[in-house]
Amino acid sequence: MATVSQIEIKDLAFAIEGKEILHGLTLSLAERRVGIVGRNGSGKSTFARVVSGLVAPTSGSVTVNGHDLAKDRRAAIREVGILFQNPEHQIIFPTVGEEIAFGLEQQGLSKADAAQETQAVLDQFGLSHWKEAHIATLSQGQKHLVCLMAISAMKPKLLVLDEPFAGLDIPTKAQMNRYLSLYEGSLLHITHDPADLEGYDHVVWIDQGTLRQAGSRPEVMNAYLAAMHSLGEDDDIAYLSR
Ligand SMILES: Nc1ncnc2c1ncn2[C@@H]1O[C@H](COP(=O)(O)OP(=O)(O)OP(=O)(O)O)[C@@H](O)[C@H]1O
Repeated sequence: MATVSQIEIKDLAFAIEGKEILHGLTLSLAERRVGIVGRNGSGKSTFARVVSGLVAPTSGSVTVNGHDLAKDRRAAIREVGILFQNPEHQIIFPTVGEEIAFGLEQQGLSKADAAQETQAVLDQFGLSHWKEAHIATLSQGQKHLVCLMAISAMKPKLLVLDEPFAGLDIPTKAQMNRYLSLYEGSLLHITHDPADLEGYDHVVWIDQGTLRQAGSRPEVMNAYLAAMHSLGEDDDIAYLSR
């Protein structure tokens, strides 16, 4: 059954070593498909990490389905899964089967049940022959796919995707897209490609660590793309960090 996650963010700020990366962010999200856009270095990945509870806000609050995930790790494992931009940040185990089974065992499944679920997700992707494959021998795009299988096997209510299609070839991207479009939980999807957000309900635009605009996809994407094209005409795109 389809579920919609409720994300409540109040006056969120996040700093590292005194450098403020996110600030003054207040946002309430209750849509099944939410896109996150913004320039390089605007704070999107940091936002994803804070929403997922991997890091705690410096001030303000973030809850997902009523849970403060940075404080409640049990709830975090149940509620949210995050697919990192770089699969190397995610993978722990040598083989594909072990990597997928690990998350399921973390959720409390017995070894036998985790093995069964692992097989089911490999079958669903038509990749049962990957079970014993050594992850180190896979390409970057294939590693990305392993991470998606491992995370989605855990069936989190909210799946946070940080540029999940980076480096994927066209058929693999299409396969991943088909799978994600059927995902029953909510998706929070960071991307630089507007085409990835076809069919999405809502878009959040993050600019220099703060909320620039949030609303329906056409409204926000039109404003965002107009601003990006106008910046693209400028030769001084250095920007970097503030
Ligand atoms: N661990 C860290 N230490 C210091 N600065 C950091 C750290 N992580 C992120 N930053 C800084 O925070 C800002 C936002 O980074 P973040 O990765 O969240 O941006 P992004 O919008 O995801 O960028 P991109 O689109 O390029 O992936 C950048 O200026 C970055 O240099």
